Amino acid sequence: MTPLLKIGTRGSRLATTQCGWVQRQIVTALGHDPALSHEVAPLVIITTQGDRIQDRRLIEAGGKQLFTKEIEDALLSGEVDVAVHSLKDMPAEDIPGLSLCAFPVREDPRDAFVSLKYRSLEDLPQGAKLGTASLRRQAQALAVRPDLEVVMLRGNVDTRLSKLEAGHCDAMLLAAAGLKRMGLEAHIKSYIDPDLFPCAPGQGALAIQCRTNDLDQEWIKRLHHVETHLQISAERGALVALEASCRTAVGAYAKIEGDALTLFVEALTADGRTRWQRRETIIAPTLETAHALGLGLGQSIRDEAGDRLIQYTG
Ligand SMILES: NCc1[nH]cc(CCC(=O)O)c1CC(=O)O
Repeated sequence: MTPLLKIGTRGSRLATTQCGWVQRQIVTALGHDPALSHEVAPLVIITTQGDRIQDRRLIEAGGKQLFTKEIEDALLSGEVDVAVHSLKDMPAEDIPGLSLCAFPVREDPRDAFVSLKYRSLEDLPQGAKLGTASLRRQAQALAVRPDLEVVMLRGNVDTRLSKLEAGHCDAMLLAAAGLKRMGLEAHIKSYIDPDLFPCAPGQGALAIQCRTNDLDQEWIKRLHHVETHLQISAERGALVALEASCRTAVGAYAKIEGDALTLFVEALTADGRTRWQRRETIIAPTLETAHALGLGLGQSIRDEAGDRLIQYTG
């Protein structure tokens, strides 16, 4: 059969795993047998510039768009009809002609502590090597363990795990969501508490992107999760205000308890010595009030921290 729609994704195992899950949901919502997914809604692998570049300084200079540009171009040209992204990797700005149309239910937003020998950050010996390429994880870890040596650990999840096994570092921090989706949960020794160390804005959430003209489709409504949307609206409000890029250590974590949404935002210097934190609860949040909360808390940190927020590590 002719495909009903084509789904664009990056080629890493994490990206294709996440996308496969969305693909089955879409195919089911379209009234087809998920066993026929590859015919009804095939995946199209798109290599982005960010997948080719290994140098962190070039990635920092290029920003997050490096991981999304080619996929967005494929959507705009009609080569694909739907794209699946990790929300955390999406720039804060909108792309004209495209919309983030659905946010499926969020996976675990926490960071996971992964190590062969040790159980937690506290358990690591003096001067141990912590592998990460994330400025936020580096800063948050150094805030409690300034003695740690942070080593650059790039690459996809499988590559990082093999680097750990090869002894490049004693431990690393990874998104629990990625490990869980890939069936690698057994590697997790403990979790970082997001009420103490907020995750990256949007971590664990997927974003489904389509052309703005195609927004009115039934499957989109079925995949969408309202509570996730509220959380990420708040977290991404903080992202917008703090212009978080790969050069800025920013965490934002929203949780919903009953009719209350609590947002915790922090920005840190790269060495973790200075942390600016804000926490606020709103009742009966809407997408607008949640987003405004994030913007407000982010702006308040920005007013206080000023130039100290942007850390050039290159
Ligand atoms: N930047 C890489 C990336 N993008 C999304 C995830 C994990 C899944 C998610 O956060 O939704 C990861 C890996 C990681 O941070 O460990």
